[in-house]
Amino acid sequence: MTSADTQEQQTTAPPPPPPADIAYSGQYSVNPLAEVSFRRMCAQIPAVLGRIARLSWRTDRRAVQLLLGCQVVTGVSAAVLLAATARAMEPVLGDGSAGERLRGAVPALLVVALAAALGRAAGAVAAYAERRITPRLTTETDTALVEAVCRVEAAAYAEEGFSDRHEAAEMGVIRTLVMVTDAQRFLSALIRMVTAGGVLSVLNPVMLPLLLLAVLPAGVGAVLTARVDYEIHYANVADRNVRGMMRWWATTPKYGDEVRANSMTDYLVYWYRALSDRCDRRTLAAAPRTLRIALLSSLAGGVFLVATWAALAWMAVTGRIALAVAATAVIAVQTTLAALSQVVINGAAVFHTSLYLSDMQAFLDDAAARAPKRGPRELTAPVEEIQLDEVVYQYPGKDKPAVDGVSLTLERGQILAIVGANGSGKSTLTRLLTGIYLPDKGKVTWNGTDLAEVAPETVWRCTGLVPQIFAQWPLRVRENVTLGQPRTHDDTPVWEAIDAVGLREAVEDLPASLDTLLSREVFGGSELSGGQWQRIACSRALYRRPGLLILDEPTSQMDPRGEHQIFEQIKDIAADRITIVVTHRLENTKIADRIIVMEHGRIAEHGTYDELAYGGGLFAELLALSTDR
Ligand SMILES: Nc1ncnc2c1ncn2[C@@H]1O[C@H](COP(=O)(O)OP(=O)(O)OP(=O)(O)O)[C@@H](O)[C@H]1O
Repeated sequence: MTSADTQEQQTTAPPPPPPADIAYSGQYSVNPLAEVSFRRMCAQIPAVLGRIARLSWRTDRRAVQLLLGCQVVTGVSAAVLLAATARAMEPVLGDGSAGERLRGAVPALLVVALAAALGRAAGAVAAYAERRITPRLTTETDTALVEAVCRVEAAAYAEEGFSDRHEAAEMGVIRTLVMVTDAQRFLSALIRMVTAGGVLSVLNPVMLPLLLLAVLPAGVGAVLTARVDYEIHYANVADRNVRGMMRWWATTPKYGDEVRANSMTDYLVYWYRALSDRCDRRTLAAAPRTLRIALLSSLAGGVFLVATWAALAWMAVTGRIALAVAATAVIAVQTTLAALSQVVINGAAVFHTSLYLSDMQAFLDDAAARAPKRGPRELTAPVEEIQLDEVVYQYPGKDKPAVDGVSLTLERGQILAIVGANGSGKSTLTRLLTGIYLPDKGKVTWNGTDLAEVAPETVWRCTGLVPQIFAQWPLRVRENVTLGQPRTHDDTPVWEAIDAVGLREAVEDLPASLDTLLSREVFGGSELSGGQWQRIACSRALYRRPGLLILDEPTSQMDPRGEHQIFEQIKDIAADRITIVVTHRLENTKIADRIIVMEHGRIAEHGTYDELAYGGGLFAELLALSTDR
């Protein structure tokens, strides 16, 4: 094929298929707003204000007191301002020379100026108080969300819609940035509206209902628009969730090589854009609805507003109200109208926020309900014996158990190797052994105690795990080793753990040795190679000196010298603990006292290396394949 052919093929090739439609089904796929009436939506606002007040109160009581004080001052000054304006109008529009009329109005005008200044000052102080509350409130809610996710039973991650609801809850955190401002503006507008409306009612009782009618359609429109916005947000949750994850994988420098050398960029960008377009399409499809809402509400509001001004003009012209009263009424109408509009806009914003806060709260409640509740017993070291008795575990949504009736006894000092094909249940078995998952059937006991009755932290204090895929924490070398078990300020045990995995030279070569930040992305940070990172993960597990040490493919990225050193180390420290090695490199199972071979979630074979290697079974077959090159 010539290069021209290739080029032609490239230009005529059909575009790649768009990303699959991502949606989840089941109880969480229904928009909670779909069944809520308009009245119930409005009725939520006081409850939301109450919730915002409680959250703020917990964050900074003094700032909340200051904020409420400012609201009272705002209201009082608005009322005084209008009343004094009315009083100033009488001499201004009365008889006498211009000088006399002005002199007569001066005391009332001074009160007007003072009230206006006080109102402005209260507004400024309220903004200051709000700025004191918001950052800490956002941090509180954000941290609460992170903590809730870290503390749930790990099994919850595999459940339907968990991650999407987590994504929806993140929006609640984002909304806390504007929530106090919205609530504060809503309250202050409400107070201004009540006081100005009160003054207006005193001047003439017909004006207020007319004004209310003028603004009400805008309120209905704003709430309906918020509802449409939320519907779109809800429909886009799953797409946004995946897009967010893809964005991270595509742009993080850690996977930059893979993206480039596999020419993934075009498709990733296409894919990212396709997902964004799909979100946009949903948003655009709703635009005519929001336009209709805006036009109808403006039309209805406009009709009533014209009626209000016409009524005022008619009453003044026909002498039904005095000219001075009419002049004050104009100001009162303007003030009430402005306040009412603010009430509507900020009320809708509070309502809008409430939708996302409800998602966040629902997720936090759900996460709290999924926090481990396993019983109050505590485990005490050392771990002498771990037993699995006919253990079964099935992931949600799967039709077959990942671990299916496994019985096993492990004793202190033993090394167990677990081998088997991909997906045969090895990692799931280690999750059951460590109590990360509780079995659906059967039981796992440590020193004779059922893990279902034990507080999990006391179990995890005795475990050390090097998982297949481990995190590369953007922390200093020292914390990367001690993470999970910061002991003392003495670096000796840290260096011992680093020596144990043969990493001393590499750490000493780093710009700040143990103090070097391990993150290439951060200014001043350094990066390790894949194998060096894996040594760090091993050193972390060794540093913990755990009663149960689990190594899941611990040396897959290491050079032979590193691998040899790690396995020598495992043998050296094996007497004090139970050690489990999960591996596909069957040669490494020679260090084990016992090997189990997993197949379809069951133990297909078990024995020593020699028994299995020459036993003519599955292990022998896999071993032969691993040397057949
Ligand atoms: N978080 C999960 N949610 C749903 N199913 C899962 C999850 N983790 C594993 N599984 C399924 O459980 C089965 C066993 O997986 P497991 O990870 O235990 O296998 P493994 O033997 O460790 O495989 P490998 O050698 O590839 O690491 C597989 O069918 C897998 O698809």
